[in-house]
Amino acid sequence: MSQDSHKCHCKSPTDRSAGPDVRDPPRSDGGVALCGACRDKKTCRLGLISERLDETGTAWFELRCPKDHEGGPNVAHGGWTASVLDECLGHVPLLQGVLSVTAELAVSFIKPVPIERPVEVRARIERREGSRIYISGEMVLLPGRAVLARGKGTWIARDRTHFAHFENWLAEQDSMSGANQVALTKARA
Ligand SMILES: CCCCCCCCCCCC(=O)SCCNC(=O)CCNC(=O)[C@H](O)C(C)(C)COP(=O)(O)OP(=O)(O)OC[C@H]1O[C@@H](n2cnc3c(N)ncnc32)[C@H](O)[C@@H]1OP(=O)(O)O
Repeated sequence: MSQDSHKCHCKSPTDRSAGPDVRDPPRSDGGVALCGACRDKKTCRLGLISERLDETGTAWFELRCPKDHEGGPNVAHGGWTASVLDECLGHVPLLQGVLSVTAELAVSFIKPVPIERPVEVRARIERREGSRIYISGEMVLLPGRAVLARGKGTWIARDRTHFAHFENWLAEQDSMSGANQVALTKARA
């Protein structure tokens, strides 16, 4: 089967490495494209509820920080905020049918994010250069829209062989460490 004809709603790690189908990703009931670990649960563990792309190219996300991402009392762990911005900003190309991976991400934490309160992320592509996609976005508290955090970064457009190439690279690393281990054992003998 060619990679293009392969519909990837797969369960095994080997099948997953064939690459996600950006035209038909697994989605939550609210329509959020789900990453590897959320697929089987059919819900976004970060708390994304819905996503949409408007006619101007801006992507809008509704979410709440789940209780199990609490850091300080009643507020989100900073890692949650960074993860959400990574996820939402990376969904902007995805909503336009482009698979990309994060190369760089900068996060400004403006205010603590209260847990289990409605927040919104809005994000857009600022510009593209070659395979580089520059994306920015911000997270606001609803309903007043006070800014809680901002993110900006660089994503690299990839084709769906990205993950298969990585599996090959990892196997090379493993075989090199195996060879090093054998050499070390011989040297000690
Ligand atoms: C269905 C879906 C469901 C929905 C769910 C979808 C799930 C999949 C998506 C998950 C998204 C993530 O979690 S991402 C996870 C976190 N990120 C990663 O794992 C990425 C790890 N890093 C990498 O794989 C690599 O370093 C890359 C791909 C970023 C770059 O690889 P590379 O080997 O350097 O590629 P190369 O061809 O040399 O360079 C390509 C272009 O990238 C630029 N470039 C390379 N590194 C950087 C950098 N740090 N900052 C800026 N730009 C960079 C180069 O200048 C070049 O620009 P130019 O010459 O083209 O202009």
